[in-house]
This record gives sequence, structure tokens and C-alpha cells, in this order.
Amino acid sequence: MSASMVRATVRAVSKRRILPTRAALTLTPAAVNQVRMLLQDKPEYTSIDSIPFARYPLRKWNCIAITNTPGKPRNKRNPSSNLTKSTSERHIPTMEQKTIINFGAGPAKLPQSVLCQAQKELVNYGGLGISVLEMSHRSADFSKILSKTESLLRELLNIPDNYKVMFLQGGGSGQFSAVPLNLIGLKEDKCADYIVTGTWSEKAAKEAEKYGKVNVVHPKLDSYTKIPEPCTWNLNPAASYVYYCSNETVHGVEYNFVPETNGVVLVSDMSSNFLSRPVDVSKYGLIFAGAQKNVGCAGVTVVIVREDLIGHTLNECPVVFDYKVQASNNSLYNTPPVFSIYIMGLVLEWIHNNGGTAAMETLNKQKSSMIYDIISSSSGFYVCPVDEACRSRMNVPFRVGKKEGDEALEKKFLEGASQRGMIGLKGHRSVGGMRASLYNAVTVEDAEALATYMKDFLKEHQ
Ligand SMILES: N[C@H](C(=O)O)[C@H](O)COP(=O)(O)O
Ligand SMILES: O=C(O)CCC(=O)C(=O)O
Repeated sequence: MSASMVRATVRAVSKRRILPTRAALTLTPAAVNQVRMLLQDKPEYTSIDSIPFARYPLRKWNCIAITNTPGKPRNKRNPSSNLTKSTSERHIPTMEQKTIINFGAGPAKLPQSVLCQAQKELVNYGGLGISVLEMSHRSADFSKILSKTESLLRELLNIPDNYKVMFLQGGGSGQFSAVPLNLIGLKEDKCADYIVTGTWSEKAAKEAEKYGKVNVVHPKLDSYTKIPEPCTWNLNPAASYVYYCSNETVHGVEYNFVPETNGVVLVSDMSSNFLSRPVDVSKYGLIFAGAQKNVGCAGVTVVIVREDLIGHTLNECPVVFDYKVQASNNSLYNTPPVFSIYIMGLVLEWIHNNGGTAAMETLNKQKSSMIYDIISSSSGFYVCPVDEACRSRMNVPFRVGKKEGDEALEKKFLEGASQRGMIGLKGHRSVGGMRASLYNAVTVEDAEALATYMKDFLKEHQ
């Protein structure tokens, strides 16, 4: 807590009514952020008693007011003497927002400290007088953001020097096209092997068919609830690459192993489990991931590619997807998603400060086991259709009431969850049921809240 904060008196103001005995002081955005930052990792604080004279439970805050200018002596007779009176700045988002737990599949929950930091810096980034939203992508300041983001990523994933890192637009779906456009020409046959274990790898394989021959290495699965035994895969040694999606967001199928390709270049869509666990990048030719699950907000897609695979692009490849062009321009061939890269930088810093990918993995195991354990011990009340060997730590799909889901109970489950502030639990529209997404920013406490609710709901309806 800074010295100026200690001298502040903070009071609750409900529904824009200011207590009549005192005038309210407008909090500057920086002050609001300081209060937030002070309290964000302290769930044990239910009031702001640590700041003298304040005695109001946080939950009641609709906005907060400060009755004396921080750092100046209090004027008890005329507390408004030090006040600024702009009403436009007086109201800040209610703290009630923070009782919401977002289990959405993406865009998904971001760490609270990242949001606060972004808010703090939104209007005036680093004292420059402008926002990152307004910053030239060719400015020295953005260049710092870009290189900091890249070096954090390199450090977190221990990316070898012979790999390029790019920050592109177009999302995961953009890469469904960019991967074949750049890599299918690696070998003369222009063919690629695809392991299709869910919606996203299916879409990627379909897109690749436009640019070359696609071999799905196993018979089509009748349901996306398992990974076919690797010994049954019909891999083609002449393939330019082998492609798989390491976590299928819709179906909740995740690989707990790296596919063996016998020397053929391995490509992975890690959009929904990126940085949720350590990865040996050297085993891959290319990894891509949209940021909006574990590492930031929508708008930026990270592509990590081994240098020797660059430069085999098909003629019809749009220039913005050409890895050679983007890598040699350091992702600045055209305007990159400046703000999304900045947010990713903040999230990477947060991951770094919280123990890196190994620590994320520990937490992700803990959170997902908590939910899977309830499902397994519910005597069929909750059902997860996915094989135990490939159940996702990121997206836990389940039905309520019976195997194929009891529609009325599932509706009730969602309503009850929503009453407890839990959102985003509805399964993907293509599969129905429930799905709890437990990305990096979802805390153990968030998962515990869901676990408690699931137990209560089970007791009530079994
Ligand atoms: N959103 C998908 C997923 O859930 O895994 C997939 O990565 C496609 O990504 P885009 O929506 O960014 O195209
Ligand atoms: O819900 C998901 O699995 C991701 C959402 C998505 O990207 C989509 O449905 O297009």
C-alpha cells in the first residue's frame, strides 16, 4: 500500500446517492486501480478496513468515493475542499461483477490482475499520453511490447532459437488454411496426414483438401470421444506433415502424449491448451494457437514454426498468411493486432509470475480432477462421454441426469449455476449438454465453487 493510500478515507456510495454529510471526491482511474490492485489477491478481505476510516463491505460498492485527497492532511470541517467534482469519473464498475465465475470456452476468463493492469494503462500507456489502442505498430513503444511478448513466450516454452514466432490475425481457422498453404508443398506429393478427433481437426482437414491430398490416418470416428490407438494409424511416410489438434474444445478430447510421426513434420493446433502445460517445442515443426482461451483475448494467433519449414509456400497463398513474409517482417508486414498482443504480453507475465507452464499444469490437473471426480462418483447422474485416457483438463463436457442428458434437469442446472454467478457452462451448440472450461485464469476456488454446486445439485435431484 502506498503512503498516499494510507491517508485516504474510502466510503461506499450506493446507487449514485452520496451520503449527505460528506461530499464525494472523484477517484482518479489510477486511484481506483490502486484500490483494486491492493485487494485483488486477498480474498480474505471482505471490507477495506486496511484503509483507515472505511468500514463498508465490498459487495455493497456501487461506486467508491474518497473523502480526502490522498497525501494531503484531512480537512475535517470541509472535506470537499480538496475535491474534484467530475461526475463522469465518479462511477466505477460494481464489485458485484467479480462474483461472476466465467467457465466459457472462449473468449474466456482473464486473470483479474491483467484486466486491472490493462484498465490502468488504457488511457495513458506508460505515461505516453495515448492508449495502446492508438499506438502505431511501427513505433518504438509498440516494438518494445512486441519483443517483450515474444521473449516471454520463448522463455515460458523454452522455444529453440531455430524457431520463428509470429503474431498473426485470422484465428485458429485462419491457420487451418495457412498451414497447408505453407507446408503441404514441403514434399513433392503435396499430401498431409490428419488425425481427426473433433470438430476443429475435422474443419482443418476439410480446409487442407483445397490445397493438396489429405489422408485421415484412421477410419472416421462415429463419435468424438476417443483418440484411436496410435498403432492403428495409417501414417504416410511421404506426407509433408502430420496434423492434430491437441485439445478439442467442443468435445473435450485432449492428447496426453506427443504423436510419433517417424520423422515427418508434426503440426499441432494448441488453441485451447496452449501454455496450460509444458510442451517440448523441438518435437514440432509448427504449433499454432489463438490467444482467447489461455493466453489473452481474441484477435491474435501465435504461430511457432521451425525455420527450415519456411519458404515452401504455394503460389495461391495470400500474402498475409505467408510465413516467409510475416517472419521476415517480424509480424509487421501489415498492421498486427496491436492491443491483443499487448494483452497477451500481460497474460504471459502473469503466467511467468505464477510459476510458468509447470505451475499451470499442476493447477489445471487439480481443477479438472475435482470436476471429473464428482462426475465419476455420481453413479451416472453426471456423465462425461469421453474416454478416461483423453479427458481434457481444459474443457470438461458432461450431461446431467442420464447418458444422453435430461433436458429439464440440464435447464435447471444452468439456471441454478447462473443464480450462483456461474456462466458459460452450456455445452457447444453442436453437442449440447454442459461444458466447464477451466483455462489457466480459472482459479482453484472457481473450480471448487462449481464442484460444490454440482454436489448440491446432485443431492437435490438424484
Ligand atoms: N475456437 C476454436 C477452438 O475452440 O478451439 C478454434 O481454435 C478455432 O479458432 P478461431 O475461432 O480463432 O478461428
Ligand atoms: O465453444 C467453443 O468450443 C469455441 C467457440 C467457437 O469458436 C465457435 O463455436 O465457433
